[in-house]
Amino acid sequence: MPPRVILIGPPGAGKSSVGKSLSRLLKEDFVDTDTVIAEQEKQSIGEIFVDKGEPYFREVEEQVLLKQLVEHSGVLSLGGGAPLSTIAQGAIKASGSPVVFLDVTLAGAAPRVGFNRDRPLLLGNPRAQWQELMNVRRPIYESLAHHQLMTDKLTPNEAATAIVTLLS
Ligand SMILES: Nc1ncnc2c1ncn2[C@@H]1O[C@H](COP(=O)(O)OP(=O)(O)OP(=O)(O)O)[C@@H](O)[C@H]1O
Ligand SMILES: O=C(O)C1=C[C@@H](O)[C@@H](O)[C@H](O)C1
Ligand SMILES: [Mg+2]
Repeated sequence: MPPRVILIGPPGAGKSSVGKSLSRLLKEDFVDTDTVIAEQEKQSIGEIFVDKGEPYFREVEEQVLLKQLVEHSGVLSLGGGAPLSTIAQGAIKASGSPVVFLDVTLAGAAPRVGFNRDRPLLLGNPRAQWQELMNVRRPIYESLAHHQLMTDKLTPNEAATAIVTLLS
């Protein structure tokens, strides 16, 4: 069975934290593709980027996503870049699962991301990197989404509650 709901969005949108809250509200299991990758590879996401490089990470990420789309029937939160490949986009659409784009501004994401955590893509000038990622990705997130939720002023629990309403 495909996921009950898929959460997408940029780093700091709250996919992992909102996803956990949402799974409790919906009484569904929760899976985060980043967590599956780290467990499977026995390394943190940051370590995988350093040791094996981003192309390797993206290959593993795509395989994990394709598997979860057919095996996981609960709440599925994706890594920020997981929905970007053509194959990923096709598989997400084919799953028929409702997709929620958790939106956030740079000002909203900055304090959440802290720009000092395990986010290898934001090394260097994290604010500029984040904005650059978002400029490229926003059209893709929007094209996949059945629902879009601006999370700047919402706690993870408020965002989860709003998603329950959007899905009903
Ligand atoms: N709506 C929110 N309000 C306040 N803090 C939040 C909110 N959503 C998430 N946070 C906090 O921001 C941090 C980042 O959130 P989270 O890890 O859920 O983002 P993410 O979208 O999964 O990012 P990534 O793409 O890097 O996995 C966490 O410490 C979390 O507690
Ligand atoms: O936005 C991204 O491309 C990423 C987000 C994180 O969830 C991780 O999947 C990784 O740090 C890459
Ligand atoms: Mg996450």
